[in-house]
Amino acid sequence: MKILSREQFYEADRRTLSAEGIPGEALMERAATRVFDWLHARLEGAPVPVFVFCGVGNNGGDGLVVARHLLDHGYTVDVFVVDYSQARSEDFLTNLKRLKGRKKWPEYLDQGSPLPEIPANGVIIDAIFGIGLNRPPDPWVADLIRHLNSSGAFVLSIDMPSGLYLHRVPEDPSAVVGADVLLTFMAPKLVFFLPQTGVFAERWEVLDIGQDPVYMEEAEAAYNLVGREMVRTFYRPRTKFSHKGTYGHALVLGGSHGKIGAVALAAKAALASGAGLVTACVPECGYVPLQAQLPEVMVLTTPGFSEHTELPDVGAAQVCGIGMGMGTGEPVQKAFLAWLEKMQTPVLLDADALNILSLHPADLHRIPGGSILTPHPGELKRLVGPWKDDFDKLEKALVFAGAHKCILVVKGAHTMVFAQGKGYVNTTGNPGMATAGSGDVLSGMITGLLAQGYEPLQAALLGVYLHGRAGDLGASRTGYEALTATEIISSISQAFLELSGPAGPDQKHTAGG
Ligand SMILES: NC(=O)C1=CN([C@@H]2O[C@H](COP(=O)(O)OP(=O)(O)OC[C@H]3O[C@@H](n4cnc5c(N)ncnc54)[C@H](OP(=O)(O)O)[C@@H]3O)[C@@H](O)[C@H]2O)[C@H](O)CC1
Ligand SMILES: [K+]
Repeated sequence: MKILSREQFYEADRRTLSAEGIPGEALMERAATRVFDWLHARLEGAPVPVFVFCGVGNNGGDGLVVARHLLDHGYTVDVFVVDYSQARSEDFLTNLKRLKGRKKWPEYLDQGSPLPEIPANGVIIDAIFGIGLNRPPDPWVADLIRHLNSSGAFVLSIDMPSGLYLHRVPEDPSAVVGADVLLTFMAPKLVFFLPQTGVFAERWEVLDIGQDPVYMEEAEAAYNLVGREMVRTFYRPRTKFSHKGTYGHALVLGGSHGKIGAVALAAKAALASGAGLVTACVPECGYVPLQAQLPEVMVLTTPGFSEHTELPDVGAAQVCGIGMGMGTGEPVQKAFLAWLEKMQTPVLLDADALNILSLHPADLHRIPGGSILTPHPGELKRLVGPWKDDFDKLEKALVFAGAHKCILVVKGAHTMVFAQGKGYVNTTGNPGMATAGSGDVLSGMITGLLAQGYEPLQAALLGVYLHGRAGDLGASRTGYEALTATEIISSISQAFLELSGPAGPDQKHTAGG
């Protein structure tokens, strides 16, 4: 699914109107009726007081349409026009007239107005600003928003939580409506997925408003959602006449005294993701524990006892994942940089491999083109430097991926993949996955997919999707707190089964939260 920009939303609007030969108010009617239908299906005529706050643009127009339908269905409705500008949109005015035709006269709020009383059992429809917000709300509008937030009433925001920009972080987070539910039109917005802005709309749903399918197909989105629908386009189920050689040989290099478990998790995850053969390469201290716990994995050791002092030529393995639990001591740094210099094909670099590169920025050119880097935010900061806010972070990640011709997988609540000037936002996963070893599992999974011949970008996308899905399936049994990396590995099988079979009941990527 595409994440559109502001210009693309407006263009989708125009294209829909011209393709259907309808006026703007007809599309507004259709969009806002979907919002009304959603609410009516849940309220079922309950006698709760509904307070509709409308701006004076098209988002406000949507609010007026919802208010009219609520009145027509017998709800108790108070309508407020938040009069922040003299420039009313045409479709707002059309719907204001229609509302007045129902003998409903809204109350106008401006700078001097007292704040309306809202009981905690009420429902607020927030239609003050939509995607048109382009500057901070006036102080009195910010006060009104804070008042709505503190009312305790249930808040349904239309299209955007008012006060939230589409493309930047709000100057004053207290002046953004905190939506209990956000019903957004046509496509999700990038802000829903970023930590600083996603908090205003943790529960959202996309409403299809019959937008022009031709435009939606052809629009080139800078960001895309990674969901089941997307990864199924390149997932390759196994074929009958294949053998283990068909599925490649993955080499996982890492580990140090006390951190052999990181390699064990990655190697196990590579196997569970379908690699035909897996070799783990660890310092001597890791030999016995790995051999004892992973009978399917071949173990190779390097001369150092507690850390790598040199790293082997890759040999028969086709694909390498390196860095988990490896340490960053001087000998490891030297061994790793020398090893990287010799690598010609894409590798997966994780954890300490990234930390070593951050210590040696002049050696970043040694990363083979098409390699996959999987930093968590701390590792990313060491690689690209600090960022001002979440949008700056995206920009820096895109620039880094472009400059080093690599695929950057930035781990987080919504893991994001950056490659070739584009961003991909993962939709699977949950807070239980913020647990020791979860990243090692992801690295192992992606390495296992690379070994099977997936293109690096596909391996990264399929890996983050399956990893998150395995985490969701695991957490459905354990809850968030008890979810462990081992449990995530155990759930990879079910994530694959769902990919080739029917979707899980909770797999809808037109909703979040
Ligand atoms: N296809 C769709 O998605 C549909 C969307 N609809 C709805 O339309 C809005 C977008 O409507 P728009 O009128 O463009 O914008 P807003 O309603 O969000 O804002 C109105 C104007 O307010 C001005 N503005 C911006 N920031 C501020 C501020 N801080 N203080 C005061 N005024 C502000 C700005 O105009 P300027 O000329 O003053 O810059 C805005 O244009 C979308 O979100 C949907 O809800 C349609 O209903 C149908 C289909
Ligand atoms: K809104």
